[in-house]
Amino acid sequence: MMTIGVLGLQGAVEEHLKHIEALGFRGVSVKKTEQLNEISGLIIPGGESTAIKNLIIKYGFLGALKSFSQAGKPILGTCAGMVLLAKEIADAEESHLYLMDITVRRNAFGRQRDSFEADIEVKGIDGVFPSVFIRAPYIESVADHVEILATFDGKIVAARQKNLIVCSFHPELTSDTRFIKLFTEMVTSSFAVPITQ
Ligand SMILES: NC(=O)CC[C@H](N)C(=O)O
Repeated sequence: MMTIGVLGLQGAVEEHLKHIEALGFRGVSVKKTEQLNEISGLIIPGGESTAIKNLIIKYGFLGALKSFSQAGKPILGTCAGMVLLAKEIADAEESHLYLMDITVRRNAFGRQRDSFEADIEVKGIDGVFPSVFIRAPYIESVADHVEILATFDGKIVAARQKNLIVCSFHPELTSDTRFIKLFTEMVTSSFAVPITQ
């Protein structure tokens, strides 16, 4: 059975583990860099991106996560996890992991819409997908080689680039496992087809 990790430094870790296990994988909370060697894919969960970034540095994950991605291992970034993966953050001087060719804007849906649910269409998922947005970022722009998977209110809210997939919403907070399944399919196929970056 393949193992998928959830970066367990801060944020919505347990809910992701439940979905991973429901999809037939072993799930582990990753708290030490050595654990990255034991997993076939990683989820960086929602939470507070600045807090997660500080813990990434404190526990030596910065280089380790970059190497993990450069080896072609799949990473799903949800909400704060998407902010962490982006190469550019609007109105911020520096980004965090600097891995994905997207520009994100934090807390971007406005005060009166701090948190809300919406049924959205996602490429690769039949019908609509129930999405929970919590102080959500959106993607302001993407490079040409980034595939847009979903928009809401004219804003990009999910995208994929090679081994990286991100979303503004929290797919772990509903019982619908289909978005996380898009990621687990990347994990299983990355073993069939070696990814070169
Ligand atoms: N639900 C979330 O993950 C919120 C993300 C948060 N607004 C951030 O930018 O870190």
